Amino acid sequence: MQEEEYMKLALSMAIAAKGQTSPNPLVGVVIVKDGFIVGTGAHFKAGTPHAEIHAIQAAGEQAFGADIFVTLEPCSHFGQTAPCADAIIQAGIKRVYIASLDPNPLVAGKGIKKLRKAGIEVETGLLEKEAVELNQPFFHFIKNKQPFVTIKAATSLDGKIAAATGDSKWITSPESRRDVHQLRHEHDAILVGIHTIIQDNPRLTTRLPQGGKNPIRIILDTHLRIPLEANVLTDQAVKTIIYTGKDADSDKMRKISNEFVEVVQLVSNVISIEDVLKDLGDRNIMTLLVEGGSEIHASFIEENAFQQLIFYMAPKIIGGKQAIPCVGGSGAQLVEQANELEFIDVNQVGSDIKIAARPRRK
Ligand SMILES: Nc1c(/N=C/[C@H](O)[C@H](O)[C@H](O)COP(=O)(O)O)[nH]c(=O)[nH]c1=O
Repeated sequence: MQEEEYMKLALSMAIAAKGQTSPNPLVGVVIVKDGFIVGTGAHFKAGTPHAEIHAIQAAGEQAFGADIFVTLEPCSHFGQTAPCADAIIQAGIKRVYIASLDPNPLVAGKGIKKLRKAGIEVETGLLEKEAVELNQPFFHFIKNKQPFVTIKAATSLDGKIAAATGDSKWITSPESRRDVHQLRHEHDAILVGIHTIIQDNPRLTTRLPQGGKNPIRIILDTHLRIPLEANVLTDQAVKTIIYTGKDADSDKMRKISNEFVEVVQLVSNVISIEDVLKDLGDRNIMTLLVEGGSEIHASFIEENAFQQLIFYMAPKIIGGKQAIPCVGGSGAQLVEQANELEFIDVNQVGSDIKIAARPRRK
């Protein structure tokens, strides 16, 4: 195997833990001695050992004089675990390949300096683009202290998310809906508007055959119209946070609040997406899946408050002037004012196509 193959293996292990490590990054490690892989590791959960520690433990004596391939610069500060740079030095590693540097300005380059000072050879930039892409959410969160937002929509070919009657079950295929549950597992929180709660009474939980993590449920409900019997209030499957406006009924707030349900009353009567994202960032929520509906999509898009957009498009035409469009609101008055994106990925899921896009980079 060449150096790139070893780093690809490390990247594949990093991505396997997607959704588990928040608010830490995804990291994968491979240790190679005389052409043999003698240790591998990934970071699996915040507060547990880093990827380097797992790999060094697996390598044991073989780590001495070996090469290590790390997808992110080894940490050099005492966090919840001892610094990985020190562990690499103590293990007697000879050479370190690093794919991407730590984005935290306080830390960037410190690990590399420590390693070089100890006489260890350090090469950076191997598959850097892939490694940076993989940790986009983490880098965004470190920089902005707000969650990396992915808007998800399931639409017909003519861009509807429901018929004029409000009916929407189901537009996309079972395979797409399962893919959405994988997305939910990979996100710290999922957000819908009160209209979706009233219309669909969703559970918003992750229901994959193999299990998975339930994202925290975020409901935007300016006038606290949420029905008392709503699933997100009664199933106690995972925490639900409701953001409501300053005029919301305080008796109802008290009535629905409990260990599973928290109501956050904002100072304004129009819920500001910015305020919600700041509060979610303060709660260390690193990734947010916005699952609609149409007006919520419009709010996030109009405020450019999203980093990625995933549309599942079914080969169906719903039609109808009154049918619900994927993005509501008042929309662009001129095409030239449309929100410019760039496609990241397009692939088939079941009978649908899954389109990933992001705001066009300047
Ligand atoms: N109508 C469709 C969707 N509809 C998505 C709506 O948000 C719907 O209320 C929730 O997905 C329901 O959540 P839960 O299953 O109760 O956890 N989403 C999809 O991916 N395809 C569709 O066809």
